[in-house]
Amino acid sequence: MSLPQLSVHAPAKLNLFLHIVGRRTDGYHLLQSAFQLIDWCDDLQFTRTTDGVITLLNPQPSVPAEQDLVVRAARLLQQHTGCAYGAQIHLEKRLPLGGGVGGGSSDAAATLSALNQLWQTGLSVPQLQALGVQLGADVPFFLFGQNALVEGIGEQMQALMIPPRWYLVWVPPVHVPTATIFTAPDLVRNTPGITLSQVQFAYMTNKLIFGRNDLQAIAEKQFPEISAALATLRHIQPNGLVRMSGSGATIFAEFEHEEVAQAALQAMLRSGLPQRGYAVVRGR
Ligand SMILES: C[C@@](CO)(OP(=O)(O)O)[C@H](O)COP(=O)(O)OP(=O)(O)OC[C@H]1O[C@@H](n2ccc(N)nc2=O)[C@H](O)[C@@H]1O
Ligand SMILES: Nc1ncnc2c1ncn2[C@@H]1O[C@H](COP(=O)(O)OP(=O)(O)O)[C@@H](O)[C@H]1O
Repeated sequence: MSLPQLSVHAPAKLNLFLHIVGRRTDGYHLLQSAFQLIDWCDDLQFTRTTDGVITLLNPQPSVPAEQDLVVRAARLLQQHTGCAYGAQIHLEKRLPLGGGVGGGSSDAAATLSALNQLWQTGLSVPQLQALGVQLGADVPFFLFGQNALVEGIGEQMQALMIPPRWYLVWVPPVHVPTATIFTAPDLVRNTPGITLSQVQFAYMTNKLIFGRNDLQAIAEKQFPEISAALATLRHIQPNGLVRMSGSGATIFAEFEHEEVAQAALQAMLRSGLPQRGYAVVRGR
């Protein structure tokens, strides 16, 4: 008899805007951000085993298996529930590592959700989210699984309707250390709070350009490669939203039509700017 298996997609996200509205006493920053899921995914396949061992069949060259968020998520669920099953996991990695599109957090969320089914551990989504936030601030959002206005440090979310768009996603060839951006002395930390209905109204009236990314000015100053890519993308797409996602380095532009987004990608490629990944994808 074949072993029970489950295959899942782990989508990326873009932060359409990201405001820092305060700071907690432990130094973590309070955010308000529109999280848009996009059709750019890692793929994971899980096979249930009876030996209790968690195996990542194809570790990534730059992440030792023991440190991979997929393995850490599986161990966390196993320890929390006392489950005796194990799993063999295959990860088809497409999303740029540490790129601000949440790939690692999405992999962790997909693992918690898939193994909760395969192992029949019966945790609710809020219970999985409480486990997931120990692995990364964006894990609760990926378990929520819908576009959302996310608040706090990532643990509070409300569904947000975002009109369908195509996105050109471009990853400049730099790795931005999230902590360095958040600790910059000149980071803006007092953007006024907004309400869900203000954001919802802007998006329903097609103003995707709403807000800004407060981390972007710091990232542009520290990494001229991000600044150069944004300038080129703004030149190619002068109308509509062009912005950095999360703490970078990924930047994106929004389009109503796929053909226009594809033409913009060709123009970016012709510009000769270096990159470590790109995609033209639909918002979910
Ligand atoms: C800001 C976001 C938006 O999606 O950026 P991206 O990671 O996607 O780029 C995320 O919430 C990031 O979450 P995550 O990537 O899990 O951050 P962590 O590793 O927990 O944080 C790295 C460091 O950044 C700082 N940090 C992070 C998140 C936050 N809300 N306030 C902070 O001050 C802290 O100094 C922390 O030690
Ligand atoms: N499965 C995984 N995918 C991506 N990154 C992982 C994974 N497991 C561990 N990591 C580590 O987590 C870091 C942040 O991951 P990622 O979610 O891709 O970044 P970001 O939050 O900036 O989008 C990576 O730089 C890597 O060292």
